[in-house]
Amino acid sequence: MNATRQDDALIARELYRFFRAGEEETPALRGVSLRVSRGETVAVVGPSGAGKSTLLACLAGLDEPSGGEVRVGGVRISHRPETERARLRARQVGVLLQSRNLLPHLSARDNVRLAQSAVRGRPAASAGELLERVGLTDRAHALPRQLSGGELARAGLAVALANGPTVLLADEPTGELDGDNERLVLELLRDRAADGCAVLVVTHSAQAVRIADRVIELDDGKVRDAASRPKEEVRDVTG
Ligand SMILES: Nc1ncnc2c1ncn2[C@@H]1O[C@H](COP(=O)(O)OP(=O)(O)OP(=O)(O)O)[C@@H](O)[C@H]1O
Repeated sequence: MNATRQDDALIARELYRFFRAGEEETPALRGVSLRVSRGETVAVVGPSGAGKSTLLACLAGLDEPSGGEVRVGGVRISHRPETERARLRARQVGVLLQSRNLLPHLSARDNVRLAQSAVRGRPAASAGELLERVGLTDRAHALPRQLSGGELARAGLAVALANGPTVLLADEPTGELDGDNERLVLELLRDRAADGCAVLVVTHSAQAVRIADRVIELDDGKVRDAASRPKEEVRDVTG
């Protein structure tokens, strides 16, 4: 894991994350290493409590690993002050979380515009174009509470894409969606990868595993079998 390949947009080396509560210590990550290349879609699967959300938060620079490092586009995002992590994230990383990433008092369009405000220069796509891409042109002025579950997920994706990220990280992006919305969101993720983005999706969805180029199985804070495997070899991982 030492050489850095040029197309590696996301690298995690030996990530550890311990949570302490009094005397108790929970090891959520125990030496997780991975790489995601530009143009690649990777699904992270594993049982509840395996460490998937913790991993995604560390990769996004939303949480600090207790040990190891994360690099985005060759730049270390871990073990830096929160303001620097936030700056790197705003410029290079799109994050779609289970809790969604929309501010409640802003319309869908203003949420996208806010996410674009951290971008240097002109954003590659306007807020209107991003909302059109996710099929929400008609709902651009709606507040998050006025959107359905499927619309919320799609608006969240437009926000995650607002900065034209080189790395897109999504935690259960299709969790509560019906078949049509799930297909649409997964197609949009695939499109981003086709455009050269590195896409990593934490998921329980068999459909999401199917669209991935590679699957990484987490179990008890570790990658199973030390290396990720082609998805054809992963049996019954989606629960
Ligand atoms: N803030 C926290 N404080 C203490 N323990 C935590 C915290 N966050 C996560 N954990 C613990 O770390 C472990 C990994 O949790 P994590 O949420 O990453 O798992 P997961 O694989 O995403 O699970 P799920 O599929 O249920 O969302 C669990 O044992 C969890 O209880």
